[in-house]
Amino acid sequence: MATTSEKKKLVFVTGNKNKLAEVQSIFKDVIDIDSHKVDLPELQGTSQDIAAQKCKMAADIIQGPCITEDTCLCFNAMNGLPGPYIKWFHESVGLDGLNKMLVGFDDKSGYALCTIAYCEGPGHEPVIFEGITKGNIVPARGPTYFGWDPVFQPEGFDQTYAEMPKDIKNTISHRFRALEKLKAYFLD
Ligand SMILES: O=c1[nH]c(=O)c2ncn([C@@H]3O[C@H](COP(=O)(O)OP(=O)(O)OP(=O)(O)O)[C@@H](O)[C@H]3O)c2[nH]1
Ligand SMILES: [Mg+2]
Repeated sequence: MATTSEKKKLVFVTGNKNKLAEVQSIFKDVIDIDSHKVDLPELQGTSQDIAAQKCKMAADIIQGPCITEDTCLCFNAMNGLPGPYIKWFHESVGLDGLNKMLVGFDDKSGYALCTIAYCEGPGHEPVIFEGITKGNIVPARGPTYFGWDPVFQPEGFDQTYAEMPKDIKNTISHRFRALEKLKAYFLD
């Protein structure tokens, strides 16, 4: 394992302090994460298009290499929506509203998708790393400080993301799975 002095450094451009805390915690022994707080504009499109565009803009703003990430919550009954628009759906209808969106469907399954983009700097094409965790949309349980964590119950668990200890979420989450791929890209 790398010693502290050999640790690689990465700048994570995000406006979300909860994402930053999870990324720092998952990478704590391997990669030093510096943060740069910018609320980046997000285009419409596929999760990969959105992630790539976000990262290009971030690299232009900080004039250097960086990572960004975009998170989707996808309902299978709705062919993947709200997907990248989950932030606006959550802000508009709340956790209860997210459940009510599925009232007319028997299928409550879905998945959390994390798309991390790494850009070497201005003018470079970002590289994309995806992580998926499957689960079900359930009535809210647990603390409400991070997004839709209380309504997402990962497959194989009887707790929602919000109810489970952080160190469990951080070994099964969509974010953890995408970061594993990013780590392999940098360290292997
Ligand atoms: O319960 C959750 N568990 C998670 O693990 C998680 N990760 C992100 N989110 C929320 O989903 C939306 C994504 O939108 P998003 O990717 O554009 O993020 P953001 O705008 O907050 O930050 P950023 O784009 O500056 O990085 C935002 O509402 C985030 O709060 C999560 N909610
Ligand atoms: Mg955002």
